[in-house]
Amino acid sequence: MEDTTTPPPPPPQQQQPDQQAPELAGEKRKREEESPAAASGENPSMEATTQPPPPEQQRQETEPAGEKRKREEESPEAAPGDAAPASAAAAPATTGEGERHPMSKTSLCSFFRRRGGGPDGCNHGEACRYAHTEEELRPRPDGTWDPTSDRAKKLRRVSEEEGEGAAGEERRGRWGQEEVTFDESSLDKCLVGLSRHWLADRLKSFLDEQGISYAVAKKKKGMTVGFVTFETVEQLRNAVEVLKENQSGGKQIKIADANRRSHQKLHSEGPVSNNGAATENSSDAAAPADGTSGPEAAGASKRTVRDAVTPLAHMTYSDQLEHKKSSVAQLLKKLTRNAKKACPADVTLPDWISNAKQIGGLSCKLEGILESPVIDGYRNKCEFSVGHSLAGKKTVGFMLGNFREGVTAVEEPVDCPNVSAMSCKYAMIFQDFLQLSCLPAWNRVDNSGFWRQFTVREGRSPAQAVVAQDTQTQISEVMIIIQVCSTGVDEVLMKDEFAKLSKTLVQGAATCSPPLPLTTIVVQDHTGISNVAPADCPLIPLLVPEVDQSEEGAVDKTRIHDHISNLRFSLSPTAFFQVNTLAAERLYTLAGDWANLNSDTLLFDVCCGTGTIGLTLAHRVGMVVGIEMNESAVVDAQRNALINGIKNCRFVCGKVRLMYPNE
Ligand SMILES: C[S@@+](CC[C@H](N)C(=O)[O-])C[C@H]1O[C@@H](n2cnc3c(N)ncnc32)[C@H](O)[C@@H]1O
Repeated sequence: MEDTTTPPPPPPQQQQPDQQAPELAGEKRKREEESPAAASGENPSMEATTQPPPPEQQRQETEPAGEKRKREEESPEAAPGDAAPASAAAAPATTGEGERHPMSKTSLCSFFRRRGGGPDGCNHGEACRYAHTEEELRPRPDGTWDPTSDRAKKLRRVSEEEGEGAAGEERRGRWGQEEVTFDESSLDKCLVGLSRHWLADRLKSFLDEQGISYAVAKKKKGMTVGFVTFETVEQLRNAVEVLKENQSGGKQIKIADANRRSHQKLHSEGPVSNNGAATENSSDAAAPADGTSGPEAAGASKRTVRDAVTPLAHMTYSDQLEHKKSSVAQLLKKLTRNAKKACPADVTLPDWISNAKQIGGLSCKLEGILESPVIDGYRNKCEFSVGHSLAGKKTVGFMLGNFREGVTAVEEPVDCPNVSAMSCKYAMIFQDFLQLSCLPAWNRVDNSGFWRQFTVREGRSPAQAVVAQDTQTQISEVMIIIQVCSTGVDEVLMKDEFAKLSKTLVQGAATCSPPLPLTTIVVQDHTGISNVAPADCPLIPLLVPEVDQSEEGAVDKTRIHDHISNLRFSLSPTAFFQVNTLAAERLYTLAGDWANLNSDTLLFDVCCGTGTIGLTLAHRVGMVVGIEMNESAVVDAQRNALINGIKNCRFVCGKVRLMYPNE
């Protein structure tokens, strides 16, 4: 959402905190931070004179104002390890028995860092538990570095440059990709930690520079993983040794096991050509004829499609809600910390930041996660990838992992609780068609192929939409979008394939029991390499819905309808619509209740999509103005106002930031 939702901090003169004893705004803040009692109006000095302050208070009193805040902020993510440093600035580096404290010198001393040594800085000298220089700093027991250190910052920068977030690191660790097997029969390996800007040639020259011999090396831009096939175990051992000693750009490149897909294992038993593909002598019926072979990062085979698509599915629903609540809480805390950091020292913190402590550091009260009215099969839009499974079969389903980590295998949507049964049936009809198609499935390694993606969008009928249980019987309209890449494909051949596909889908839907609804089929021609197709990709209608003449403004166009709060929504292929219709209904109603709407309200529906929020709340306000940059979504929104007889809404096409340049 745009920043229009964030109120600007009030001007400092309106915030003068203490009229009787004027002080700088920043001073009061420091005082409040150091002593919660002061903030609540109590006299902190009373306690100090009657009894010795507890160690934490002693530290607060001796520590320069703002230091505590700094400490907390600078190591937020290191909560367990940081508990010791935050409360023990004066603690000795050794324990009573003379042993080194496990956290000794694992954090930089903030006194020293800010003021240097001597009486003005840290006067604990050698006895200080914190490092006084970067050189003195040691890694923490878990192998990580103090996040404020130069070393950690550099590592973070490198990691960001490589396009790898913490999530990627965690995933790689969890999948154990950095395990290497030294075995004649498994000489296909991944190189993990490469620059995503490298292409195969750069990888090859890197290997040559390092004196690493190999048979085949493959690397695609965008991936941080490359694939190398060695000829012998000795070559592999040498590579592991060399990489252990050498770093590239400060970053360790490691070797991990890779999986050859089963058809490739068969090939590798026969002769292998220069480019790593099996030679003509091999006879594997499962091998794709379109050259889409490629090894996978080893983690792929250890995951199921259920793990990849619904990683929380192993938990009970109530545990999932708790898990989400705690993720949101972490985000709200981070928001508070970052906003506090960004606030200049001479500006009084806004209430939501200064009061955050009272609610556990959150930027606002977190009520919890509302349950969805429907839990299984709720998605009204499923985007299936097209590719090859680990077994080498042309498959319509979901990728087993992250492309950047070297995973490209696509597996059938088995046991994915959020996917509707109807979408899976359509995916299987299309998958059967692919086995016979003369055009190739998409290959993510070299961005070639024709069939790229298969999307099923479902529309629910109004009367049943309120009954949450049997999701499949509520689906009355279906739109199928097939994404292809037409580059270099003969037009006549392509049209012929489209005609066959259209027939297959119509027949497949009709012969299901009960028959599946099928309203419209459209092809999206996406010739770019990015995963996300731009909104203006050409659309080719294959099956156009019959025009409902009762509908005002009806045009002969590919669209389906869904319903929220008894309003009918017309949806074009690329327009956004909340994927869980019944949950969206609940969300919008709640948003309306919280917004305290009345007939004088002018409601701005910012990033309005097809106008769902504004239109469902229109009867509770004076006027709605919706802003949306996707042109066809704006047309949908205008049409939706029309077909629902809503007259107090205007929808404007454009980027929000450009419409409010000064906000
Ligand atoms: C997640 S959808 C939400 C749509 C709608 N509010 C709803 O709940 O159905 C976000 C929408 O914002 C639009 N959008 C994203 N960035 C935008 C921007 N800078 N200006 C205008 N619209 C934008 C997208 O095209 C998309 O339709």
